[in-house]
Amino acid sequence: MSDGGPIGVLGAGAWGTALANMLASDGRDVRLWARSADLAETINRERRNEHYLPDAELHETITATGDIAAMSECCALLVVTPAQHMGSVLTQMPSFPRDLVLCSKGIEAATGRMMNEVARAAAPDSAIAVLSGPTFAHEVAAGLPTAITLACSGGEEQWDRLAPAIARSTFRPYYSDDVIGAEVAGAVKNVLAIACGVVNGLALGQNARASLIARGYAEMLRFGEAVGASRETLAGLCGMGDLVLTCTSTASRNFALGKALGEGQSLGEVMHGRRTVAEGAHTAPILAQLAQEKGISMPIVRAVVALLGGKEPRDIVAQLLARPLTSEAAL
Ligand SMILES: NC(=O)C1=CN([C@@H]2O[C@H](COP(=O)(O)OP(=O)(O)OC[C@H]3O[C@@H](n4cnc5c(N)ncnc54)[C@H](OP(=O)(O)O)[C@@H]3O)[C@@H](O)[C@H]2O)C=CC1
Ligand SMILES: O=C(CO)COP(=O)(O)O
Repeated sequence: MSDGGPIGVLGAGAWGTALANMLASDGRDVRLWARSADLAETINRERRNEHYLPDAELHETITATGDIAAMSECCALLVVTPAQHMGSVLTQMPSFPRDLVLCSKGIEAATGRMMNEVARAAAPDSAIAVLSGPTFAHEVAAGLPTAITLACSGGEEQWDRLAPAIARSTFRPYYSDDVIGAEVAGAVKNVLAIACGVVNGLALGQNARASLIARGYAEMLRFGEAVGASRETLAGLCGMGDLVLTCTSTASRNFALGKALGEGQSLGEVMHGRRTVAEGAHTAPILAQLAQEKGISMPIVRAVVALLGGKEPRDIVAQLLARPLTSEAAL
């Protein structure tokens, strides 16, 4: 672990706040950056993030700040902004700790960059790791048992620094060196969770949902292998684990978005006045584009793009079902 300073968490949405609370659960000092100085002040005063995680009482050793420069002093930094804003937030930091642990799940829509590419461009001297798995924020904040992939670009040496800083009695990271695999898994599963929500919203049954998870996983494997992810990673916590979690629960914002669309609401209606992020909606179009450029078949991802574009959910399902019969192993 890098010497000195608190552990930093960049982003005080639900996940950043939950991670901060988990890290502070053993009395360690944690510095939490909120974009809004008012929210930082309220968190320090009330020991609660009323906007994003209202039910969790936050440990005393968390100090929230609206001063992003103060995050440069942290011994390591967990980056927990929405994927589309990671680049703009990181470029506001004057300097960086040795280790950046990326916790956002998505692909940068404007450029097609994965989060590690965004972070490397901003902080070329830092070592990048990715923390991703089946982890609803409210459960982690409540101290419920959680296992997660910690993929370290710096290999076991970086793991030896980070694992003791991140692991707690109920929060259990597993080592990987497959950064791209962990990133693909988290980005793709959010899109698939929207599709599974639609199945739920249209009341198409549990068989359909299980089929969609399995065929969606096949899409994740095809895309992942094309960009250098290992199958093992995609079968693990950050891949299959997170797919199962978010494709089966209305606690997932992505699943809930798909469900609302399946029930007949428009995207505008669902997103109106909403503070929280549904990453799959931002990632789906760029993922479909990247897949097309690479010649990778991702019909479920394309269906989600059509849905977000306003196409009738029942028509999209009918089109998916009408495709030619093929081998389960077809590429
Ligand atoms: N919630 C969860 O259970 C999990 C989430 N994640 C991932 O963590 C990442 C963050 O999600 P989460 O914490 O849930 O976020 P939330 O949906 O809880 O909150 C949205 C966050 O985005 C911030 N934000 C909005 N606009 C901007 C902007 N222009 N620049 C910078 N920040 C902005 C908000 O700050 P402000 O209040 O200032 O607008 C707020 O902190 C996502 O990639 C998500 O996929 C991963 C695992 C679990
Ligand atoms: O990534 C998550 C759990 O692992 C959270 O999923 P949602 O963003 O869909 O709520």
